[in-house]
Amino acid sequence: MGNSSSTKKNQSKCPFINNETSPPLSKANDEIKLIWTPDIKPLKLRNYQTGEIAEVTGPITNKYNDCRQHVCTSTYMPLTTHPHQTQIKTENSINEFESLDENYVKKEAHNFLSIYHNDMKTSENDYEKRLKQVNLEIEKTGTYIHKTDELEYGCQLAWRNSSRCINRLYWRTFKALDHRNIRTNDEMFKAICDHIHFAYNGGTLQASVLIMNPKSRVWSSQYFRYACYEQSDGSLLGDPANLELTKIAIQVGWNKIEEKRTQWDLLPIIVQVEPNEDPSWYELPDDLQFQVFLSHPDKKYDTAIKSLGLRWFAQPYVSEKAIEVGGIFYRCVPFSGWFMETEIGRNLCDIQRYNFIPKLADLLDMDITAAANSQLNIDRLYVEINASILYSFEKAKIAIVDHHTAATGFMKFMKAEIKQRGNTPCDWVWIVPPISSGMSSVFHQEMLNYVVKPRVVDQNEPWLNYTPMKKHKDLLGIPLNKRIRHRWLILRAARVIIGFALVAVKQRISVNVLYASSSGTAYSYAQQMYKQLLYIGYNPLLNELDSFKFLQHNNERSINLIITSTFGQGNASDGGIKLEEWLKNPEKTFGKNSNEDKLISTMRSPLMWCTYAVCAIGSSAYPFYCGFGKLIDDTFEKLGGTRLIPFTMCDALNQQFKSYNQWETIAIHTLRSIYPHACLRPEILSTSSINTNISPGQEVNLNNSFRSDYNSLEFYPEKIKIQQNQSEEKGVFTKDKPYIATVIQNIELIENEDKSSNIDNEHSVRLIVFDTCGLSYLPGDHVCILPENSLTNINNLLLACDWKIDDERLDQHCSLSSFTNNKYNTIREILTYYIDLNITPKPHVLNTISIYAKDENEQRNILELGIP
Ligand SMILES: Cc1cc2nc3c(=O)[nH]c(=O)nc-3n(C[C@H](O)[C@H](O)[C@H](O)COP(=O)(O)O)c2cc1C
Repeated sequence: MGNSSSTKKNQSKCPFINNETSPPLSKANDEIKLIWTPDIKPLKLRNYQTGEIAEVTGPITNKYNDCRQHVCTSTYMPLTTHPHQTQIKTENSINEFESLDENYVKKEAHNFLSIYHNDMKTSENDYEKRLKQVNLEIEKTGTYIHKTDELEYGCQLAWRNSSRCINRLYWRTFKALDHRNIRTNDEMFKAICDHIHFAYNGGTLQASVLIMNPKSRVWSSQYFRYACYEQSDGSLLGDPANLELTKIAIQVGWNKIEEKRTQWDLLPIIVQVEPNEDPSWYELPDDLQFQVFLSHPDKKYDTAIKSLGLRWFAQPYVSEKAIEVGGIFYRCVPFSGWFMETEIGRNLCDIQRYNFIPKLADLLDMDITAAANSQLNIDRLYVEINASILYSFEKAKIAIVDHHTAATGFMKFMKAEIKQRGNTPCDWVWIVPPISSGMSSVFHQEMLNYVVKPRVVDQNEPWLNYTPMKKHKDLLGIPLNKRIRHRWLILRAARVIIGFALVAVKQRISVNVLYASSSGTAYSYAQQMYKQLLYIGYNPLLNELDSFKFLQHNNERSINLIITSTFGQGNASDGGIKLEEWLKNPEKTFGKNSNEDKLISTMRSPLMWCTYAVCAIGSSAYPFYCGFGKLIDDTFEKLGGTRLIPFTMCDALNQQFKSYNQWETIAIHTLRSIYPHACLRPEILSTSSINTNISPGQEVNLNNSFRSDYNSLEFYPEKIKIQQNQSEEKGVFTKDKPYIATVIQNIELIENEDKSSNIDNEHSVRLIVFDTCGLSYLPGDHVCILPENSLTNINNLLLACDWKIDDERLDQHCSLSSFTNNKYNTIREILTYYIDLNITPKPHVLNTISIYAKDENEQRNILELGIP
């Protein structure tokens, strides 16, 4: 902020500030109310397509919330854009229990009634009578009741004034279903079903609003919403826009059993008739679940779209907004219209929503990586999905509008509005369609955004006032003191589990993912590789090539996966220029100052420590195709490096992403067979015992679990006596009566194994020697290894969790034993045989554990275990 000339220039453009009278800038002036007053000269809005200039005048309002004195906030959209983003409401949104000032209600009532009287051409006599009646009612009760006709017209005006809607040409056709007398949740749901029936109208679609008790709320943001579930691997199933709503639905009692969940599960409709009533949820009957399954006139797209099962609802029903008419806020006014195809296109394709483009590209074998952006494949697929929406709705005989027709209709509406009312509020950012914007007439039209009443308003989520979490906890029936104890136990268990986790995490194999990239393609592949490695349990480190210390390396073996593009005339891309210099002049690089002998030995194999694989990203359109990648691969070998897998080139002109994916698969497969991630290196084994001196109520500091002396668990000592040889007696041994052998040796073979062998990539390689006491065996007899967690680990966990019933038989229906298909029936059995306490924790497990951390540092430490 400041009074620079540029600020002044912008300021003079803003129609909401009276420049002549504008006092000098100061902090206090930031508070100036922005007023569109008649003394402002009419403003000219230009259409850059037709060259037309419309002279507009404004409505009078003293509240314009989305504009500040020095900042144009026209692209600021305070709405939920991502499930993880907190919803911010504008000043324009209302609070559930906001009490309205009597004077405000009276003033707004007068404004509205005067509009109604003018537009409906009621007689002066009727108008005067109605004004008197309303005044009296407000003085007596603080509020007043609209007549149905008034309310319907108020809702029509709210649509007419909603600056983000492109489809307002039809505002006069908006029908109101007046159900303000509803008194129960059941009645609400019945009215909703009737509304759908009325508005669907056999596919012709009637724009309409269902008006219920102003204190009621529909908790569902729309009648039709697809659920979204968080899965155990951290991914989302369903429409991410409804993650929170799905959680709320589950909290109020709706659920879908895990095996039956799909990405297209219809959420129930949740309604609450009064703020102090419990909400109820209802599933829509099948005959009201109008959905359109997408198809495409072109066979190629048709097959792909159908195989993805793309679909959407026939009609939008927005139930989260409020409508203000004449000073009264109607909070329960679900309204319906018809779709413009781009709305559905966005729901299916937005990256933060269903994000179907990559899946469609995959099925159609189209490259949509950054390298192929010049082929516009993303745009092509986006258009085809939009075409398929229009085609499918037309086939199903359900009304829909395409964005060009809607834009033309909007221009007609805007023209009529300027003629009739001087102007109409328009939010350009929302009006302009998200597809082929420049081809749309609205793109070229200047617009002004402001507030006119009656209006559609945002409101707070209904569950915020209801506090379902509190209710949910009460339902669990856990008294407060017990809840505190539960928390304490969870913390203790988390501490022990983190102990296990830490040991496993520390032992993950580190893999360097090194990249050089000028415009981001190689970098995005490197990120993909990084995520893959992290997920399967390695410790990947993502860095630019030039930041890696090839020269000052300590000669410890290191694995380096190099993904690099080529730039200029076969040169290195950004982030690889220093390395290129070194590799082109190895003599200069590797030790001019050293004495001759040392130089020779260093020169022979200075990269002896380095296991590497190179994936070169480039374009065969250039003469030095993948030149930099080749340079690295050749020179590394000459300098003594060990090539992990063959050098690969990925051509931007020929399915680059496929070549890359192949290289990635081979690299990971080879890595996993040579360096199985689950291996535990003997040198970091520790033998001290775990500290479990924690008493109930004691503060548990999760940081303790990061102390090295804490991780004192037994992991594969060289000799483990799993069980004493109980089979002293000789005789015939069978499956039911096995001979239980003593393990006399158990050694990780990592260092010695043959790297070229095709080892099962999920397991470590061990030498296990059994004492069979000269037991004789015949062909067909076999050895069976039944892995167990160590007794110390199990006991420590039982102690930390305060599980005293470890040997008691669990109820058959108890989730823990049914989890094991009732194979194991005590907690001790489950901890001994079923759950692997030494497994490398996946990032989502660490995320879950981190929730229990008490301060930010602890939380970060836990999360960092998953994300180096
Ligand atoms: C100015 C320019 C020069 C390029 N020179 C080469 C080249 O010599 N050899 C090659 O294989 N590719 C060359 N390319 C293609 C890029 O390597 C290719 O587009 C790659 O996908 C870019 O990856 P990046 O986004 O990671 O930098 C060049 C591209 C540009 C724009």
